[in-house]
Amino acid sequence: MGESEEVLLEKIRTLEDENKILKEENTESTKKLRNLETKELKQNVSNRQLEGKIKELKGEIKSFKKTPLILATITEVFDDNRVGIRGHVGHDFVVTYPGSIDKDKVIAGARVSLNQDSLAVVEVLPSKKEADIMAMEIEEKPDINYNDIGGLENAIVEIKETVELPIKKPELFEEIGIDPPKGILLYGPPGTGKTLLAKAVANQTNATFIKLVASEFVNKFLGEGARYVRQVFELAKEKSPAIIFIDEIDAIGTKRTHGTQGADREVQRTLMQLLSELDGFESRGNVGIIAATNRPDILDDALIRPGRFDRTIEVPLPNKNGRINILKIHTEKMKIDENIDFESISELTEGFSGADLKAACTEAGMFAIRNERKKVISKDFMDAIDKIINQI
Ligand SMILES: Nc1ncnc2c1ncn2[C@@H]1O[C@H](COP(=O)(O)OP(=O)(O)OP(=O)(O)O)[C@@H](O)[C@H]1O
Repeated sequence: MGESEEVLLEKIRTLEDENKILKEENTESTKKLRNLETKELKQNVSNRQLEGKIKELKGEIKSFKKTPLILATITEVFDDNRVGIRGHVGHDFVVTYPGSIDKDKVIAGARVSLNQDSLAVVEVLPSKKEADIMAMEIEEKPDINYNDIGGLENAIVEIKETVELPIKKPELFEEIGIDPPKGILLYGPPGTGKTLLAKAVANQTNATFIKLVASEFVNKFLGEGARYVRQVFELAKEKSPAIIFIDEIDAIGTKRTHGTQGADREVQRTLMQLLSELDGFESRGNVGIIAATNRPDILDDALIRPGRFDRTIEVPLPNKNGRINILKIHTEKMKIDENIDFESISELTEGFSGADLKAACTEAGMFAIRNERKKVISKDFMDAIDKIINQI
């Protein structure tokens, strides 16, 4: 090989090396570029997310800044999407409402919100009565019979005489010339069957069962408890025969303390309304009133005076036989081993209420399922009782 050839080859090698370095640099740059692109992409996404969030927050701020809407009641409905309304200030106006509002809801008496500037209707609000009624439980002829109640033989006899009979045969009382008791007070520990008894009476008299929990409506309708009581009595008359069941009556009927104020005064007003409804009530009519409490000792005397809740019926914890009956009622539809001895289960469950016994039956069933058995055995009941005792 000549010298010039040698030089040329050397040059080629150098160029090849340089080319290699450039290629590596190129790859490195492309990598860097891609990284930058990805970063930018990510930045764009997060920018867009931030923009969305800003928009959302701006919307919220706008809604906070919105002038409050005016509350009014529709007094008349006219053509062309117009209604007469009355606001709380007392003036009557004719205003318009948008076509998007369901015309069926635009009726006299409906409550609406209005735009402050144009006074146009913004929306039809749910009616107060509807909202109130949602706070009570109404059941047409409940599906509970006396057979579903265990261990309350005395209470059943008494409630049949005092609530069922006056609704079914008012003439008996008329003939003899006596007024049946107006209101019945069931008292006893929680979960002993007070609600069940009231439901069974409603079933026997084909009545509508209306349940209200006094403590709930005191909290929910602060300032309106009295109006609510009046409405419930009206509703009961409308739906009669009916049974009004007032649970936890102690929430509005505790002994009066002197110098009551604020919330207490409101509770007082609710109680006074209830007393006046009771006083104006026809005891031979077809509405029965049953109240329940776990604390008869703290009740106001005004409530248990003759002509009001003047008949008290004790609903005690079940005794041994009562517990056996209740266990049989709640296991009736369960698949249980024929060797199960209710007598010994009853002995082990002294102090249990009907509700506790029902819970024990359900728990026993759960133990059987957990152990992949098709039948509930004695051990399941023992485990269930242990569990309930630990919870009580
Ligand atoms: N004597 C009973 N016989 C059969 N089941 C009962 C009995 N007592 C309670 N139970 C069961 O417990 C559940 C709750 O009972 P219920 O609501 O009648 O008790 P309550 O005395 O009204 O309680 P509270 O004082 O807490 O309102 C019932 O639905 C029923 O399954």
